[in-house]
Amino acid sequence: MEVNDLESAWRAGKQFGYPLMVKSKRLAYDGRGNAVAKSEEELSSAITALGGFDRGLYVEKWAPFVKELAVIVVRGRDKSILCYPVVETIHKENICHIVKAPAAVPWKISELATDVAHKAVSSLEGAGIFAVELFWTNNGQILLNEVAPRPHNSGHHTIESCYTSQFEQHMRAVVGLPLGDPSMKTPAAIMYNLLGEAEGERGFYLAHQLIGKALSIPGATVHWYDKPEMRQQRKMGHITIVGSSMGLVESRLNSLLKEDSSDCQFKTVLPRIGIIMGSDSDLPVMKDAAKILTMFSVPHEVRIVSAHRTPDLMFSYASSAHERGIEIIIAGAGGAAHLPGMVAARTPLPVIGVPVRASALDGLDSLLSIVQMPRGVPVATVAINNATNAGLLAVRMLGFGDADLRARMQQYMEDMRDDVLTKAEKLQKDGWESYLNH
Ligand SMILES: Nc1cncn1[C@@H]1O[C@H](COP(=O)(O)O)[C@@H](O)[C@H]1O
Repeated sequence: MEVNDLESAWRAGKQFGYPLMVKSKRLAYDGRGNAVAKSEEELSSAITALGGFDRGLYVEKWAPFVKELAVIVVRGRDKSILCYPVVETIHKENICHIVKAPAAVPWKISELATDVAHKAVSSLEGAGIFAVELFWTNNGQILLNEVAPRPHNSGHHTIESCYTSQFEQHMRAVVGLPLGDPSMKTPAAIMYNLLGEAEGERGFYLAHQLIGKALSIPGATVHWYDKPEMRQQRKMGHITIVGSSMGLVESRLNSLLKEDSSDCQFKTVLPRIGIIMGSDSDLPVMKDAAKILTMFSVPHEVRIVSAHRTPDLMFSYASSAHERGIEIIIAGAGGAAHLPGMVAARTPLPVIGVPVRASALDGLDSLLSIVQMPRGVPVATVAINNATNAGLLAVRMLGFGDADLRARMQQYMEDMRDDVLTKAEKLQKDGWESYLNH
């Protein structure tokens, strides 16, 4: 609501309730030109701090957001519209600090955010890039916050993470070329704004220290804007880190920002496969999955998680595995082997179940407990005690997006064939009795 004097501002406060967001009509960007007022008293001081009513002010109801989201939208001269993946923007003191792509939000929220952004840009005129900023509120709504008709900070990650960057896309749109593919070519990206930490030389020194560290981070690209003057909180550049999962790029950013980070921390290798088992008594079987993954150089972790003895741990492991960058879970258990199924019920990741032969019933109990899953919750079950196959199946699954792993799997199969052929030749040459006796 537009406000012209204190009276109308107070009226707005009564109508919307506090806190309120007070915004200046002009020169409001990067934390400038807006202020939060938590009470009537704060409203007067916020108005004064923004330079009074002469600059043109309006107040907005505070949006109780869970996350701030943004969608880069492009519209061509022919009015065709494409949307980039929804990102999460994290602000510090009203300045964009970090952008995570894609945003970790439920699929329905991401669909809704894209729809709102699409509709917002459809209602406007012009060709080129539009950045649509949104709030995801605690009651599951998506509120439109702002539309910036230009390439935007929330889209800088697209330079490294999307098939067509927002800048190339803008040029394509305004000159009337076909629009490019806005989808991500890397599973995850994080963009960190290099804000001035101090005035003048000291600020340049601090920024360059961080840049120096960033250069040794795998997947990181530094952008320095070469602005002549360094000021506190001024956007001086940004660093984008791309990688195979949000967990990985976040951990790389964290090690970059740590004061005492040394080079080796940057090379953090996150496990891609989680091998879990109901008891340490399963380890002699489950170690075979780990052996295969080590042979294929696939980073993995090995944990004891019991569905019955440590149900809370099982729940938290299964709920968070995908956020930590785990891509596949191999779960082994014996007896009433509920671990693979219960984990599959809680994670969106593929789960491979290994029935472990426990002391009674020869493993048939484990096999049936794992394989007879209800419709809707799949577990890929391998043969009793065959953790080797669980490891190999996991490698094949990863090979879908990894040509190197696929080639190594092909080599493994050829080696296996040669091994059998060598044995067959020996059997044929020596005869079965001699073969058995040596
Ligand atoms: N089903 C189950 C739940 N928690 C452990 N188990 C399984 O029980 C078997 C026997 O475990 P323990 O040797 O610790 O008694 C192991 O195969 C283990 O996976």
